[in-house]
Amino acid sequence: MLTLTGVGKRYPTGDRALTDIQLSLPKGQVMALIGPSGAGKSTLIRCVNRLVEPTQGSIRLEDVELTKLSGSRLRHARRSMGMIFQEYALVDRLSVMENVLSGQLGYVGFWRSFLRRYPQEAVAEAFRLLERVGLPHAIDKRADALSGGQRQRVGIARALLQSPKLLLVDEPTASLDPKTSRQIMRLIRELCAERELAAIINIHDVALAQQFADRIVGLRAGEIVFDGKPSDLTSEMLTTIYGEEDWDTTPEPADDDDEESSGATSHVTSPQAATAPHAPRQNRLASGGAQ
Ligand SMILES: Nc1ncnc2c1ncn2[C@@H]1O[C@H](COP(=O)(O)OP(=O)(O)OP(=O)(O)O)[C@@H](O)[C@H]1O
Repeated sequence: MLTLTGVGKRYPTGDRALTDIQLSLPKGQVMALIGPSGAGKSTLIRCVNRLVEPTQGSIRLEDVELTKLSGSRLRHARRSMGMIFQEYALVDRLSVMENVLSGQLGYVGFWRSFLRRYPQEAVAEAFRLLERVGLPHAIDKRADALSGGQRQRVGIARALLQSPKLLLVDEPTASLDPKTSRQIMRLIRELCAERELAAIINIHDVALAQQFADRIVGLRAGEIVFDGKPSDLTSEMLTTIYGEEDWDTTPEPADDDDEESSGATSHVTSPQAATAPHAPRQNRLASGGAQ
């Protein structure tokens, strides 16, 4: 479905962000992309939708070579890639329905969407999608009146309205609480299964990646150093990806009555409990032109 062959990226500054990336994603597969800050995760996702120009290699979506496209053919190809962002990228003053319908922008043309005249079938599909993502009651609300989790659901419905073949998802849970994060990851996973959609999810939370992805790819310094099942992501592999750390231990909760125990002892947890840093960051998928 999506095939990257020998993809490399060197920024004009001289930074080499990706080296010889080989990746093949079948229909319906949910792939989590993990790795430390600066490993190249955003660059990889942005190379696929061509917000960043790869400097080497080939990226094929079905039978289309994405690296060769420009102008209207590139715009057309981008419609088949739905994007979901950490900061949701909604228009605050517009309603939920209008935000979802903006997913049609690539189809209906600027003036028609500017005048907010969307085809009847797009409106009907937007209703169906809002029902599916659990927001049928919020259609007329302004986007800025929603919680983070609800905003992300709108973002998901908007991405699906363009009937994509592939979802590119940038830190979808970075601004959400743990329960809402799980609900959003579960929703993305279910929707991918229902629609045979492939997804690449850039995510810092290793435990969430393990629970909800079919496959995990670990990047380190621009190279793939792990590509396997979530259950194969051992402590040793986490060290390969992130560097040396005691992944199997967590501090015993501090006991106020017993000073000696605080910080001095630890208990063993499963590698699944290991969670890498989880900090919100600027939404760079949404911004700017190709670099
Ligand atoms: N616009 C740019 N110009 C020059 N170098 C860049 C640019 N964007 C990223 N880089 C460099 O490319 C490398 C990979 O960065 P990238 O943002 O893709 O990593 P990341 O894994 O997404 O990091 P994070 O998890 O912190 O978002 C880093 O060395 C970074 O400094």
